[in-house]
This record gives sequence, structure tokens and C-alpha cells, in this order.
Amino acid sequence: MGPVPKPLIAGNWKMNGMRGSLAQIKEIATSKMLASGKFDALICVPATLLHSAALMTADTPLKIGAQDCHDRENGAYTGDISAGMIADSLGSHVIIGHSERRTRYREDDALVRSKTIAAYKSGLIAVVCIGETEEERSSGRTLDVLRYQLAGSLPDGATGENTVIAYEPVWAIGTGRTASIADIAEAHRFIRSELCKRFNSEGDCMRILYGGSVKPSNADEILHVENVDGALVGGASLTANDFLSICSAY
Ligand SMILES: O=C[C@H](O)COP(=O)(O)O
Repeated sequence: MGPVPKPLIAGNWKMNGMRGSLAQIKEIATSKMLASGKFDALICVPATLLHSAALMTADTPLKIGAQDCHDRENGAYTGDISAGMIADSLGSHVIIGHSERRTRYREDDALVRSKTIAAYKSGLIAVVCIGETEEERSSGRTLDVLRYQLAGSLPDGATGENTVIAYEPVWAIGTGRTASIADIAEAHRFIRSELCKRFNSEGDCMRILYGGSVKPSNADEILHVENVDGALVGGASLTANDFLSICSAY
């Protein structure tokens, strides 16, 4: 067994946040809690806020990321942004394969893999999301789904430096329902073993985040489960108070 990775608390603002919301970013970035160095912190903002947020936090421990990228470097793809553009805007991370994109934009594992390669090429850290639907869980297919998603979504060359995995049961996203502690432990143990099978010692270095209705009231319990190396937080990342209260679990 390799070293335990430093935890990461990542926020995903989704399609929320206008320029006024940068006050929340500033409050998080300048909090003493982040200066403790016990964990890393990241907020993935809408593309419209990326550059301003990155400039605002340049001298702070808070990292700023994007929520998606195209798999090509440039071209006639109206409305899309490339990994290179995210890096150019001073973003450090990009979420790839979030279930909202897998479902609504029919992004499959092959495309997620291709976007992940694009992220690596631009020097970004890819936060690759996987997770089962409610139907897949109730039919006993959770671990099979996670195995296929990991195998299909991660390219060769994934390391603890360039890749973070986010396990998000789809049915727990934005619903207020979280997976049980036993289910989280089982899924994360399984993901860790699959990562180690394929990437050897790098598998131990990759952070595995839990996502799905993480909030101040449940963060402490979830974040102390073995193989849970942080959280991907949606709704509760929109206010500095809630985000920092989740961070206080460390
Ligand atoms: O990316 C974040 C996840 O989709 C979780 O969202 P949530 O915390 O609002 O359930």
C-alpha cells in the first residue's frame, strides 16, 4: 500500500454564479483553514468566471478549475472551450465526465477518455467522474459499472499528479440523499483496487473523491471513510460558509 494522498475538497458551481459570486471565492481563498495545508481546495467555476477567479486567487492556496473541456485543441466547435483555453485562463483543473454531461450530452467513456488526454496535454489535472444510476445500483450492477467506467474513461498515463477520480452515485446528486457509509466504503475500496491493478503504485496516489449531497452535516463522517480522499461538492460549495464548514472536517 502506497502513501495516503493529501485530501482535496473540490467545489463544482455548475451553471451557478455571476461576477458578484467572486466574493465567495475570495472568502474561501483567504480563509486561515486553507493556509493550514492539511488539504487542498479547488473551486470549478463557470467558464465566464474562470480567468477572474484564477487571477483573484493566484497568490492563495485555492485552485480554480473548469467544468468541462472539448477533446480537440481548437476548431469549429461553437460554444465549446478547449483544455488549452482553460490553461490559458490560468485554470489548473477540469472536471470531465460529470454525470450531468454523460446523461444530458450523451458523453460516453471514450469521449471522457479523449477529453482527459486533452487535459493532460495542456497540463491540467483531470477530475474524472464516475458513478452508477439508481437502476444500476438496485439491480446489483454498481461495481461492474464502476469497473467499466474506470477502464474506459482513464487513459494510460494517468497518475496521482494528473488525475483525480470523483465517485458520484448519480441518484445522490442534488437530491439530499447520500450513499450509506458502508456503500461509500465499498465503492471507494473497489475503485482503489481497480486503480492499483492498472496503474500499480500510482493507483494509491490518485485521490478518490466522494460526491453527492455532501454538506456540513455529513462531511465529517464521509470524509473519514477509508479511501475517501476528499469530496466533490455541488450545492454546498456555492457559499463560503458551507464550503469552509465541510473543509473543517480536516
Ligand atoms: O459535482 C458535484 C456533484 O454533482 C454533487 O452535487 P451536490 O453536492 O449538489 O449533490
